[in-house]
Amino acid sequence: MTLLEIENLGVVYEEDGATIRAVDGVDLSVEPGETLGIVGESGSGKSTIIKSLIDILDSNGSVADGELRFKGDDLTQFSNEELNDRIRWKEISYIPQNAMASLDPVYRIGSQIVEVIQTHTEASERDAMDRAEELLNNVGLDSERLYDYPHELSGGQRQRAVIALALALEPSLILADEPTTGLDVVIQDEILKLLSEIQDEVNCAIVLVTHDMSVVAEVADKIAVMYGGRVMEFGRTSSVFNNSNHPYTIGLKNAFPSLERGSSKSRLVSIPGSPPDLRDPPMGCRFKARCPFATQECDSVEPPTVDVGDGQRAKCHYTDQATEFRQRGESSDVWLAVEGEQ
Ligand SMILES: Nc1ncnc2c1ncn2[C@@H]1O[C@H](COP(=O)(O)OP(=O)(O)OP(=O)(O)O)[C@@H](O)[C@H]1O
Repeated sequence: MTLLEIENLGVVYEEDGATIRAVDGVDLSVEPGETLGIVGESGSGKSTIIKSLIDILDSNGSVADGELRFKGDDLTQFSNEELNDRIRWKEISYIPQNAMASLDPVYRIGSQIVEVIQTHTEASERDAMDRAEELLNNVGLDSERLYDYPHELSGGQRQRAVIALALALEPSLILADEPTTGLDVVIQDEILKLLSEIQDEVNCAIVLVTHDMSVVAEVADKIAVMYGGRVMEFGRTSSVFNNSNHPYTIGLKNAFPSLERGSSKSRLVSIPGSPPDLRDPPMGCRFKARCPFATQECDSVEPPTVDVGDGQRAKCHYTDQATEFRQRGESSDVWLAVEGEQ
């Protein structure tokens, strides 16, 4: 059975009398034990998707449409108590953007893990402590770290402790929001490897949110490319990278040097311009203003989501021209010629 099916998800934030449609018509699925990478620029709605799953949106945010089916149950129908009793930590755990945000500075690491275990299970203090020690060892931390306060750990160690916490109740899904942001490159790599190893051992699925294409390339089985609250492209990692069907995916790849080894590209370039205003999203394609290949049709007609084979899909009018777009999109000049908007 598919572990998670997100169907037509719409999430809004109310701010200063305006409605921000942060996530709009999103369909995604995750199989047991699989890693889904959600990638896209800042503000594209990535964090909002994962926060809506366990209902930890900011208080001005709410799910306006859609279903979030987890093991067959629609999580949008669960009360806060039901989510606490049945879902949070036990089935779905969450690693936030900033490791410090999920560790309480005034409690020792061990006490925090023990508390999670004891709040959600019948385990005795001794058993919970043994389990906490085992968890720390599993994430490569010395047992002595149990008695440390968060500030006594390095950034990488703290992130390991947060991963230990997320694993405490053996969830079937871990939501990881930019788990390596702010860490140096070597530590980032270690943390990504750790996540993959853990996944092999405990066979949990991971939804990993990042703005970094090279991170998803390294760890994800499948990728969803988000732009302006919508999924622009979805599919197996190798297909999305090697057979990109959406101009946004093509442009995003250009910005990540590690993906371009051996490429004949003249130089790396970020896509000029900025994302659409989600208070008043543009008609037609949301990416049109920054797309070198946009036409009048893109201006007025919302693109369909086109199945391009092998489970890969792209939200573009011109998937039949994707081969040409990939070739032309290799040149940074093609991107720099577009003025962008907003
Ligand atoms: N509490 C809030 N109130 C109003 N708008 C919000 C709130 N939280 C997020 N947004 C808006 O919703 C949109 C999606 O934000 P979200 O944080 O999900 O994007 P993201 O892709 O995860 O970006 P980042 O990587 O910067 O976190 C953005 O336009 C953002 O400004």
